[in-house]
Amino acid sequence: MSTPPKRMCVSPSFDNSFEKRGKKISIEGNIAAGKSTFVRMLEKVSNEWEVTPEPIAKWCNVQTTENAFEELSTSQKSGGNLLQMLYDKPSRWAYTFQTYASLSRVRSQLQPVSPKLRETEHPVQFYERSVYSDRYVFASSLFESGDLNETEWAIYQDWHNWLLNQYESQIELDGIIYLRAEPQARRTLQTELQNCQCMKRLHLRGREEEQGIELEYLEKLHYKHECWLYSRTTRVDFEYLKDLPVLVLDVNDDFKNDKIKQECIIDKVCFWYYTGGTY
Ligand SMILES: Nc1ncnc2c1ncn2[C@@H]1O[C@H](COP(=O)(O)OP(=O)(O)OP(=O)(O)O)[C@@H](O)[C@H]1O
Ligand SMILES: Nc1nc(=O)c2ncn([C@H]3C[C@H](O)[C@@H](CO)O3)c2[nH]1
Repeated sequence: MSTPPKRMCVSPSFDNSFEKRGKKISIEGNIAAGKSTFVRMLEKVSNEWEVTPEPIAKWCNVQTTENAFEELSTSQKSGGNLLQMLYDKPSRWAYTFQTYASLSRVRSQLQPVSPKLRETEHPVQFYERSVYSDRYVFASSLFESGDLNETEWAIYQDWHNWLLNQYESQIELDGIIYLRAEPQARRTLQTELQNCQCMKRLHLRGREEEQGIELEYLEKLHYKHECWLYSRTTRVDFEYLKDLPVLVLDVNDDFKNDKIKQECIIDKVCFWYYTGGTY
């Protein structure tokens, strides 16, 4: 396993509170790009690194009970499966889904870090996606496809601005890792299919709610990610996001069962992180 270099980008501080020492990094990428697979690798690198998964179980089983933080198993029950409702009828459910997705992401980002992480010297909390992909990738794409109308988009943005401004200091990120993958398997000059990309991985994983997703949707989401995190041409409403360090990792190659490729990716993350996100 890669050994992180000794040089630290964490600035020395007399205030040793977690809030001063802790870093927050979001992992972004298209559907089935490999975020969950990647974060499982990250967790093994250091006991100072922990991952908060995407709250998808909550979207698949919306509860009205009192304990909002209780971890739920993924349920296929109709009625409470908002992800299924979104994919079945986006024009009806896009607004509801986007507000609930943002709310659940803010909630999970406000959860206190684990006692184990709190004790470490240079703790890093990684998040699977963020309130920003919610808006600049998904909601924006649903607006452009007409599934959010002008009024819904305006209300969503107003609400999103307000919500994030309330919790800005607690949820602000220190960096983003963008897992960049082609939506569809490309062909090489020899017309052989290259390794798995999003569409193929999506079917490989076989999440029931996603089986109707079309390539066009993945292409739109890919374009949104590219504008936001690669060319950085998306107009963002939060000043600090404009200069936020972004590490772009090409994850088209199959690294799932390849230890050398995994180490190479982790080395890039360590180098980027320990040199202060300037890579
Ligand atoms: N680099 C890779 N090479 C080959 N297969 C991969 C790779 N990364 C992920 N996979 C496979 O692709 C499928 C989707 O991966 P994963 O669940 O990690 O995607 P995800 O980005 O977390 O998806 P989502 O956006 O839905 O949360 C899984 O079956 C996983 O095993
Ligand atoms: N519309 C929409 N908005 C979001 O903010 C969002 N975040 C994730 N997802 C979808 C993608 C995967 O199917 C599944 C798991 O990532 O959930 C989203 N869909």
